[in-house]
Amino acid sequence: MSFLNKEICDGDNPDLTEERRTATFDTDRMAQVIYGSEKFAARRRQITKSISRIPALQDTKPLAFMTREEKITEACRELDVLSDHWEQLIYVNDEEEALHLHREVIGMEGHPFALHETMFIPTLVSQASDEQQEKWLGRARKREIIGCYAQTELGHGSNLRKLETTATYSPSTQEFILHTPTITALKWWPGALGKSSNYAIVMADLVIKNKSYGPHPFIVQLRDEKTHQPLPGITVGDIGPKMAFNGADNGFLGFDHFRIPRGNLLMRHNRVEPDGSYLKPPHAKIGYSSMVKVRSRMAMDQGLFMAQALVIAVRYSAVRRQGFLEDKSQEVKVLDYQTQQHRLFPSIARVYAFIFCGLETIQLYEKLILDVNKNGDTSGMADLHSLTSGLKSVVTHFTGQGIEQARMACGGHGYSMASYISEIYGVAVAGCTYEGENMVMLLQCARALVKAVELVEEGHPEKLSPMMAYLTKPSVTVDLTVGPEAYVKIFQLIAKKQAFKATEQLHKFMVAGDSRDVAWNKSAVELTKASRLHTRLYILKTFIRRVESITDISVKAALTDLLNLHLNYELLDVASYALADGIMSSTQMDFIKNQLYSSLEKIRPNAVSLMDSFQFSDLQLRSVLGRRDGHVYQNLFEWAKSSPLNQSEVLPSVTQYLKPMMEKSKL
Ligand SMILES: CCCCC/C=C\C/C=C\C/C=C\C/C=C\C/C=C\C=C\C(=O)SCCNC(=O)CCNC(=O)[C@H](O)C(C)(C)COP(=O)(O)OP(=O)(O)OC[C@H]1O[C@@H](n2cnc3c(N)ncnc32)[C@H](O)[C@@H]1OP(=O)(O)O
Ligand SMILES: Cc1cc2nc3c(=O)[nH]c(=O)nc-3n(C[C@H](O)[C@H](O)[C@H](O)COP(=O)(O)OP(=O)(O)OC[C@H]3O[C@@H](n4cnc5c(N)ncnc54)[C@H](O)[C@@H]3O)c2cc1C
Repeated sequence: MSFLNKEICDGDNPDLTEERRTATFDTDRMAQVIYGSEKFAARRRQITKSISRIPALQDTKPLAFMTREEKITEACRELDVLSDHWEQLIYVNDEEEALHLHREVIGMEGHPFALHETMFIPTLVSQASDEQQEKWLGRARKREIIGCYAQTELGHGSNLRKLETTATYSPSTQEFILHTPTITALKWWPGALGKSSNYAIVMADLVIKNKSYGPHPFIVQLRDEKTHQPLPGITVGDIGPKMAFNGADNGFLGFDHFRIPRGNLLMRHNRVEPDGSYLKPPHAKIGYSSMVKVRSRMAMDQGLFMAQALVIAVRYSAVRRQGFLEDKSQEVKVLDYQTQQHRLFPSIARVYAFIFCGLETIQLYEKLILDVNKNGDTSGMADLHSLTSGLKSVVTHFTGQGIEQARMACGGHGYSMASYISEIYGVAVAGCTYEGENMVMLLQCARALVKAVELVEEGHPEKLSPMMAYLTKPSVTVDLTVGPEAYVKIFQLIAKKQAFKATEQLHKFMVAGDSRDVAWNKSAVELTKASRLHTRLYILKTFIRRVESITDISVKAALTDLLNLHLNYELLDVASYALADGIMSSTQMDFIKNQLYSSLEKIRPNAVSLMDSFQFSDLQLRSVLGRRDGHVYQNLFEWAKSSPLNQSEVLPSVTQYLKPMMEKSKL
């Protein structure tokens, strides 16, 4: 059966058209699985079509040739055009549609509303009282004001309990006095803080009558709403260029005894009364919920970053010809090499795995916020925190690796900014740091794991959450030919062994006299290994669950091939644990390898369509190599010609220096 869409393929590179003809499934149907519903997948296509009809939103100068100022200005111009068409393009207040619109039109290099949408509004939703929402949420949603999330400081990021910015309550004036006592207390890094935002959620240490209550969120006006000048008592600016994200004005911020009304402490869960008495929240870490929200989105967002790099690399690999196999009359598509497939296909599988996980964790967060806001039920917080802490660390790490492999798979052209892969890499790997440095977050996940192991050791397995239940599974011999469940069993044994070993090591140091903190640090590497295995097991199980639930037979078959590749690749990747503990034999290892190689062959005919199914427009991809039409060489030449260096034949550097130098040499 052919699923070739004639309309789209006419005029495309015939090599790509051939790939699309061999697909065994319908890419629209696959898109429904990727984006979670038929409705959203269709809306995405509709939005893309509407964008393509607005001339002011089409390509201008390539981003690679722009300065930072030009990138920021261009993003703002696009935002302005979008705001004129907002209601005709998307359903107002639909977060997913808004994200898609921004991703496609503005891209990934940052823009003034990125933190407004992803952290400022969500913090108001989860932390502001009804009365406070009445005052600010509507204005924020209408974009009358622009907000960001200012938490990290020059000297403090990971350790929130040591934030230095203070918010000292003054009962006589019923105000909080925000202050930056030292240079290390300057807020540093918040996206869109430097030049764009006029409001911020500021995390500061709440101090009442000389007692510190730890970090709390405050809404703070930073700039005059008419002039956009910083208010007196506020120092604010841009922190300078970064590895990527240079369309964003990450900023610094200092307060000089800056006063805000009592009502600016976000008070949905805690309160400071006029006399200064403090009502504590139902859960000590409820003020951290915006970070949990972003972490819960990261499996999806990172999956989409890696997907963009792989669309580019896979399409290019189907067009690029180098060397020969049997037929010596025509060079072979590089995608036919087993090494190229081994470089790219496991990452395709991870993209799907991460996205399926992301769909689940986004829903888990939504449910948690409903439970907390409607019923004051915070019982799901600990589990979601440990899950998303592990997940953000694992997905960002593998996404970075996958994107870098995609770049190398494009040979020299991958290194050119025409591929756009270097930019995707720079943006994606920021995720290893933001929302919690990966090691720090793996150690948060490990806290939950150690607690669970201790429960088992203390004879209380019934108290384990479902995610930890595998820690009670007995060792068994597993026949891998049975299917995915057998792989899960082996993975469970590996993850369980490592969790127990790491906990045992921790306890051993404590028994020898170390404090828990010191023993923890001496066991930290082993603990992070346990967290990674635990998280990868979760990802694997989500992938299996999702594939099992699919009803479209051809889509399910294609994803089953991908799932098999994932199972074999993951198990092979952690085989050293299994071999060391005698969980797997070398014969089983050979079986896994053979399964892996045969999965590569099965996936080969569907590779391009598996990536086409993400339905990224050329506008969103911003890649000369990855365009849907596959006319790589013509487009590369056009792109190079548009380089500012090629706008004149003789550059000033030549007339000013090289020519005189050469002339001098002739004398
Ligand atoms: C933005 C997403 C992407 C969208 C992209 C879409 C399109 C792309 C287009 C454009 C994008 C453009 C721009 C976006 C770009 C950039 C990134 C955006 C935003 C980035 C924002 C930030 O980075 S904000 C700052 C984030 N900072 C951190 O994450 C700091 C990390 N540190 C911490 O979270 C904490 O300090 C800690 C968790 C490590 C420790 O906290 P502490 O209070 O010290 O607690 P303890 O360690 O003592 O633990 C005590 C117990 O509390 C439990 N716990 C901790 N946290 C939580 C929690 N949140 N919920 C529940 N429970 C928690 C902990 O487990 C302990 O429990 P036990 O005692 O039982 O063990
Ligand atoms: C692109 C980007 C956007 C950002 N946007 C925002 C934003 O909008 N708002 C905002 O508030 N912040 C933002 N940040 C800041 C970001 O959240 C912090 O950089 C991040 O939380 C890490 O903190 P840090 O920089 O203090 O790292 P550090 O904690 O100093 O980490 C340095 C090293 O120390 C290690 N380390 C630290 N603590 C421990 C520990 N307990 N155990 C073991 N090892 C440890 C880390 O693993 C790491 O290797 C952004 C950062 C980036 C890069």
